[in-house]
Amino acid sequence: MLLVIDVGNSNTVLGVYQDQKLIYDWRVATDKYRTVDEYAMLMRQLFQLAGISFSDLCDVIVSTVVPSMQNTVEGLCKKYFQLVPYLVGPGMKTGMPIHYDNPREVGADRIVNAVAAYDQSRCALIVVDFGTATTFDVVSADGCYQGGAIAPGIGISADALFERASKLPRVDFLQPGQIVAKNTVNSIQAGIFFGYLGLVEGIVSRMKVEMSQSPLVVATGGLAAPIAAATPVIDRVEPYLTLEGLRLLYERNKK
Ligand SMILES: Nc1ncnc2c1ncn2[C@@H]1O[C@H](COP(=O)(O)OP(=O)(O)O)[C@@H](O)[C@H]1O
Ligand SMILES: CC(C)(COP(=O)(O)O)[C@@H](O)C(=O)NCCC(=O)O
Ligand SMILES: [K+]
Repeated sequence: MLLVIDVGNSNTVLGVYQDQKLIYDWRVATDKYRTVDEYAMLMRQLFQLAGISFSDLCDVIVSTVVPSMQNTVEGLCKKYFQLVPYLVGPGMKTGMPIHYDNPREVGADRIVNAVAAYDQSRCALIVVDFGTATTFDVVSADGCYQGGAIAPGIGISADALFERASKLPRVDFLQPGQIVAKNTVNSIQAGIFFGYLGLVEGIVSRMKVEMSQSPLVVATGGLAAPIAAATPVIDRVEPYLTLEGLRLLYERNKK
């Protein structure tokens, strides 16, 4: 079995693949202060619930956008799985030329998403990932990573409003019945939901103008589904895009 790990700024998503098939997936908080042993305990419990054990793993592949978590994950793999993980980053064959001023600067998760989406569709793409940040990544029809945009994520945007305005409560990310809202909670929901929808539609349509080919727009991440349901600009939602990309990169790099 292959373990794939995507360390995001808020959450770490783990998946176990048997051959091409994702058989288990979990989401745990990314906590820089948790030790290797603490993560091992957590993993052991998740594995136990799934009825598998550490010795079932043959390899691990990891992408992280939190540099200090790299040591923790490597330590976990060495001490508890007796494995050296494959790391997405400089030196890994992606099969995708990176057209970014400094290719080392692009977030590993953005590359992984781009590789997965291109493998699935083989056409020009915009990939939108709703995480701590919302990332927009452009891939050309011939499979080159062209760059993109980074916007503050939905969760942190809403948190900023709640933290800085004394009378405003934290609200769920939901589409209110009307945009001319009649109470505080609905007013915030209207501002965040429709404001974010406008951000997504605005960036995607401007990217389309700048691209020479008409792209397929693929979305992933926690809040991709409610956004996609409310706008025609997202063609497809792929909840496991990053895990799929990690599996593909493992296949392309395994020794
Ligand atoms: N139901 C929800 N309502 C509001 N925000 C949410 C909801 N679900 C997820 N989020 C937000 O999505 C972000 C986390 O997404 P995640 O995919 O875990 O990010 P990352 O990959 O950066 O770790 C957080 O900012 C969180 O607040
Ligand atoms: C843009 C990101 C913060 C997104 O991270 P996430 O929301 O998945 O936690 C991450 O991909 C990152 O740190 N990128 C480095 C900068 C860049 O991609 O240019
Ligand atoms: K992510």
